[in-house]
Amino acid sequence: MTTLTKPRPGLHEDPTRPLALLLRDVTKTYDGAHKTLDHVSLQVPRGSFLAIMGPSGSGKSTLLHCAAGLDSPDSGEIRIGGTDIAHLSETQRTRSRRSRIGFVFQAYNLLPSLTVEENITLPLRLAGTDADKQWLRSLVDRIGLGDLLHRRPGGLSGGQQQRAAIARSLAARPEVVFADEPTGALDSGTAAEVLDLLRDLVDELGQTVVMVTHDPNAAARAHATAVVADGRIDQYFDRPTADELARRLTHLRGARA
Ligand SMILES: Nc1ncnc2c1ncn2[C@@H]1O[C@H](COP(=O)(O)OP(=O)(O)OP(=O)(O)O)[C@@H](O)[C@H]1O
Repeated sequence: MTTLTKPRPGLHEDPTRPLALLLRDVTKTYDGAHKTLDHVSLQVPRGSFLAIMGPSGSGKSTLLHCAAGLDSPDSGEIRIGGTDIAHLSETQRTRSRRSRIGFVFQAYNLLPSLTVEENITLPLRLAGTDADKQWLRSLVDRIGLGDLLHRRPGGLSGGQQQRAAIARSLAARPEVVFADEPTGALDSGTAAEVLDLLRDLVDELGQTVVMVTHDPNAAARAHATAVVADGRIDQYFDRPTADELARRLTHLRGARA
């Protein structure tokens, strides 16, 4: 079991716990006045599962997009496995994203014309890297997709599609998987299965997962939760219960009303 260290002033790095993701003083402004991200610092050790929660409009998606190199911050440092991606050119960032980052979306984002197998290996083809067949085989077996490889996404349940999307996110053995509301379109039973799978991939494979969610029950499956409010880290919870998180969010929503 991994333990997350809380962000400390100065973000002192523990050399025995390599960081998969580090954000230091990240600021992002869209309209030139209001800071969507206001000096956000965060550290995510390799092999840990961090949830990000917060009221609507608090900056969660912007944080995820900057951390994943989909968007660039105005200032600050963002390191994925030691490489600062905040100051790369657009082309370099795209290349880095393809090899170092996996994505899981609420709407699965599988290509309907491709089979499950073709969807899973698409990131490798885009990155121009050879498939590690042994890794892919073990991944497909672990995620339980063996019987579905030649099917197309349209014929699969939501849970099956999300499992295929999770396999796709891991195909290139990324440093970090970013999941944006991965259970938002699923019923509660299927959502619990998908969250169990993500948690198992962290605990068994040492994968690092950062997940944005509105659901305190989903966040409680992570090792820790960063609550964002008004573009800042409001509070950091180590192994919170769903009730603790729900109470904090209710408080924040009340404070904004
Ligand atoms: N591309 C953009 N252009 C202009 N403003 C933006 C852009 N993206 C986000 N914002 C603004 O930044 C703020 C934070 O948005 P963001 O989507 O990050 O919040 P969120 O916490 O993910 O919200 P939600 O939970 O509703 O998805 C909002 O005020 C939003 O309008």
